[in-house]
Amino acid sequence: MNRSPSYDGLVFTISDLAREGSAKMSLMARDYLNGGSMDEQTSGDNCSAYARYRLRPRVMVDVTCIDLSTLCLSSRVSFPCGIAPAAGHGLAHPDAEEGTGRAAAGKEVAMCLSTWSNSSLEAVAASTAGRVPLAQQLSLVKDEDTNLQLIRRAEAAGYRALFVTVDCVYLGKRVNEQRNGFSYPGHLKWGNLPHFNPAGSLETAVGWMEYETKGGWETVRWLKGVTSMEVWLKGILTPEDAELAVEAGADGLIVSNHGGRQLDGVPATIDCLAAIVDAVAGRIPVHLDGGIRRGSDMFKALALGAQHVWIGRPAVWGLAYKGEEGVRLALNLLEEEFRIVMALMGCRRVGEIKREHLALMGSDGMYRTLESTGKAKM
Ligand SMILES: Cc1cc2nc3c(=O)[nH]c(=O)nc-3n(C[C@H](O)[C@H](O)[C@H](O)COP(=O)(O)O)c2cc1C
Ligand SMILES: CCCCC(=O)C(=O)O
Repeated sequence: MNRSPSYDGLVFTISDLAREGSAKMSLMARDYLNGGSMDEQTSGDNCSAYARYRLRPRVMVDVTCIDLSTLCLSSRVSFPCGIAPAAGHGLAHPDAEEGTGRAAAGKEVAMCLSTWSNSSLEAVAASTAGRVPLAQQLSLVKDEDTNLQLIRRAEAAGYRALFVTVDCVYLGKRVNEQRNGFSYPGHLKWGNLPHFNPAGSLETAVGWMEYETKGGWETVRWLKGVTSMEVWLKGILTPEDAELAVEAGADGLIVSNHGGRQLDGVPATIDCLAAIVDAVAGRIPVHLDGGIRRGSDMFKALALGAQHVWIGRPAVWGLAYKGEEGVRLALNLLEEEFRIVMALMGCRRVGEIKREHLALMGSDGMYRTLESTGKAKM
């Protein structure tokens, strides 16, 4: 049975939400939140790549009861899509990350908070009232005390995991930001870093982040030693790095290219996923973010072996559109579409989604099952 969300007459898809949410933002905020780096090849491909994978439905399955729920960070969530860390939700709406947190709690989905959020991690934890698993994204900065303080605060506030971002030692070249002379408006604070002043270019912030990879893979071992939270790495794109991450003791990986905002020219995340899942071989969970705009995109990522996906921009568009209600709308749309896809694919539980449910378009324009293209073994 379909359970329709309460549409508001204007927004029926995430693409509608992108249009309506973007229309509510200033040019500078819109270009920052929506944009990718350089020629935006990767940010575009993140979305369009899903169309290269097609669905192979199985029929005559009793789908009267469908359970979309799954585990994320050892907690049950209503469906396998959480809110990725994105800096500066305050650019989209005055409620900032607290509005997003309330929506995540209402929908019972996981949320990861950016180091560069405008609301503090404590305020976001309060906004979710302990109802959903929370992760704290960590951009390691040069000053070790700052890193440790953030880690201690996240532990005290009940965060389950650190998502350590490993693809942002330099800021990608974002041409829009350069053209617009992007800077954070003076009234916004960095809620997690009260000693730093956000006003100014992002490069100023990234100047503090040199530490990020200074310790190499030892950084993972160090983090494991200083915190009881799980340590995940966000921004893995190759099986080689996935193997090193497992060896270093990471508790989970997020296949991510930072929404195409860092190194332009890397593949879409969906195209990197299968090889990483195969390399990790079930030793730790693998999640994905990047370009998820439909329930079918979620299904394809799960079919290729991700256990859970995360959305960055769709949540921000929702927030810009109608605050907490808009984020809930984004989540409702994806949940509704995912449920329909599950039913029409003949899947009753998330665990029933398999690689055999997909076919991939070859260079000759023909679709083949993944085994026959060798893609599954990449
Ligand atoms: C405006 C914006 C700010 C972001 N800020 C961060 C950040 O502070 N830390 C981080 O690890 N990733 C950041 N990301 C990347 C997201 O966590 C995520 O990887 C990406 O948005 C996923 O792609 P999607 O927007 O297509 O869903 C940001 C993304 C956006 C759009
Ligand atoms: C210093 C802030 C970096 C935020 C970020 O990760 C992004 O804009 O993609």
